Amino acid sequence: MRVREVMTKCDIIIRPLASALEAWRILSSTGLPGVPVVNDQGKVVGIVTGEEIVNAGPEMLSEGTQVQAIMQEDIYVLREDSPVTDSWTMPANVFPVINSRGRTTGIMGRTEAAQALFKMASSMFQQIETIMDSAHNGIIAINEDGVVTMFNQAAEKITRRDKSEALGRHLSEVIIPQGLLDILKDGQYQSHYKFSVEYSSGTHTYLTNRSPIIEMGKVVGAIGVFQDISEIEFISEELSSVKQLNKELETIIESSYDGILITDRDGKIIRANRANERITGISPSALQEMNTQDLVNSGIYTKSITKAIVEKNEAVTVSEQNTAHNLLITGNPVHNQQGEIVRVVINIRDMTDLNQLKNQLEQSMALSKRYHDELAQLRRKFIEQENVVIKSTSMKEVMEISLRLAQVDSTVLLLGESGVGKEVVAKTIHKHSKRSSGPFITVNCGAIPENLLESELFGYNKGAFTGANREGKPGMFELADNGTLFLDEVGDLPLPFQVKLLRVIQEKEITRVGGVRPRSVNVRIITATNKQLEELMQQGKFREDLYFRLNVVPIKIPPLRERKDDIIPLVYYFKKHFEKAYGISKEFSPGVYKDLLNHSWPGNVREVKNVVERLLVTSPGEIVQSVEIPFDFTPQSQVKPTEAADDTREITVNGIMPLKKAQLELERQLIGTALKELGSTHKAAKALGVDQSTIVRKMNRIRGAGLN
Ligand SMILES: Nc1ncnc2c1ncn2[C@@H]1O[C@H](COP(=O)(O)OP(=O)(O)OP(=O)(O)O)[C@@H](O)[C@H]1O
Repeated sequence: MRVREVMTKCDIIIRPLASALEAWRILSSTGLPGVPVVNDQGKVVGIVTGEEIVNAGPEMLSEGTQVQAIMQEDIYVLREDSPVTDSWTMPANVFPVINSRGRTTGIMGRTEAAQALFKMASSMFQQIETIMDSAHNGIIAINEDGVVTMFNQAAEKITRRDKSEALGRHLSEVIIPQGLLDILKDGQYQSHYKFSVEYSSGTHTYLTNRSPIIEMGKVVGAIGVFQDISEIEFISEELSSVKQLNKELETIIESSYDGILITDRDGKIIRANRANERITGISPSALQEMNTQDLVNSGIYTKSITKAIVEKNEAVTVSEQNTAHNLLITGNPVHNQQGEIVRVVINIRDMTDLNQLKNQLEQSMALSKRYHDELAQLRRKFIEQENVVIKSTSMKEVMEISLRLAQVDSTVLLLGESGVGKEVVAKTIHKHSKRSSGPFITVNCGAIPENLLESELFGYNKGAFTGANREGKPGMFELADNGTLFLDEVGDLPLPFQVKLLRVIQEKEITRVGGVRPRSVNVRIITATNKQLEELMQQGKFREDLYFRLNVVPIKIPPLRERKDDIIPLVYYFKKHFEKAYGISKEFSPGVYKDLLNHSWPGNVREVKNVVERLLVTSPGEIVQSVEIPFDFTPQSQVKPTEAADDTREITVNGIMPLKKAQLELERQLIGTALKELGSTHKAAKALGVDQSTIVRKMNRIRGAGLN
């Protein structure tokens, strides 16, 4: 603000020689604060104000006192264009004002100056407040007592407090962060300080600059300018995750074994990964200077896939065969929000390597299958050398799984009709297991009387019961230690013993009868049954817990009628076996083989074995004819193997005949029945209470009498 805007304009002056009374008159008539005293040369030489008039007193005025006698000579003259503030430091109350030419143009009193300055300050304050309110940043100022003196609109918005509530209150009542109060204490400027405030609506992050207000070297307040950067923080996090994503995408594209090209809708290549170089021989940087049409022109591809995609506005797949590569090219359009194609992403898969790999894989698989088959064949041959015939597919499968199970100690349950070869399989598992050097103990559970089961299986101590061996005896479990215990006919075990068996299997220790000390045993258990254990369980004859403990890995051995491929090899095998055993050699006629093959073999392999033995030992000639197949053996006869011999069968005589013939007939029937039911001449002999040679002799006699 310039003096000219504040001064009272007037051209009234007074000469030094004029009377003081004149000066008084001017002052009182104009109300001016003073009259400049100007000499004849137009220079301001003094000033007369009300104060000089009063000091002069009425006498001086009446006595014709001149102005120069009372005027203030130490004056401060202001120029019109000087700032009003210039007057502030000058020790005078009234100032004559001159223009640029030195002519007096007015007068300015200190009061006017003060009023003008106040007005100026007010307007400036107003302006500052407007500026502060229009600032995006929050501004809070406090005085030295921590009382809020300034609080702009942005601060209102950020802190959610009204200016009227904030002004005049202590800062601690207005906002949560109190950092501004620290500035009062240490007087240090704090720049770019970041802090977060938890609101119920979420966390907000602020950035602030805090500075002390210093007057005369003393901290008289502090001002904080702060900004809510939560959004910026969020955006910057977003930005960094976008950057990260971009980097990941870049890595994915670069690490792809397939060539990837990204073009614009005109086919201009925008991005190409390294894999393209392997396929096209052109570096990614060179590709980025090209158009897909250039690749067609240079003969790398036969057509521009970008063009095809843009035309069809959908994904396109083509296969290309260039000189060295068999390629599968898939392109996908990328649309903008208006649905226009803006990019095309092309994936180029080199099928050459894949096809090669596929061929190699097929070859390896074929090779591996061959090795697998050879291995299985070798294994089977190995087992066959151990006098086990395996010809049918189902039996091969049984042996395969048995050999695999031999490698582990799992409990195995062998299921199958009587005579199918359950014990043979159990022995095979044992022989091929790591326990093969240990014992293989077979226990026919059905053949041991109930009262002896415990002592037979767990052993007994001396004096355990009447009739017990004096030294005591180890049971089958102890005997099978470090080996395999084969529990045949496990379904025949009485219920009370099943509990004891389960405990022993679980705890792996036995206590002898009459003993107190448990002994640990390391035994692999293989069980077998020709009964339906599930049915026995339902009837309450077999414990469920024992069933599940034994049935860890069940193996079903099919009956011979379901694996007819095994019949003839078994016949050969047993023929050879008995020829060697009896020192004989005979031929079977083709009819015999035919009959043997067509028989349903209810007694399974055991029956084959017995029939072959009978044929060899009972046929008189060198060649066994079909008619010579002994006794009641006829193809397809369905004799149940479990039918036991009945001692109570009565002998009935229906007429009179020669005693010898009747005796022969009786022997024919008895031996025939015994052979049919028991299977071998040895067993028949035992059942009939004679030697096996007697049976063979009698069979020859019966045949000789034409009674067979
Ligand atoms: N695959 C085979 N090769 C050679 N001999 C076999 C074969 N299968 C079974 N045998 C013979 O048949 C007879 C009966 O076999 P095994 O005792 O193993 O049958 P099983 O099913 O245990 O009979 P059971 O139910 O009566 O106990 C045995 O003499 C055995 O050597």
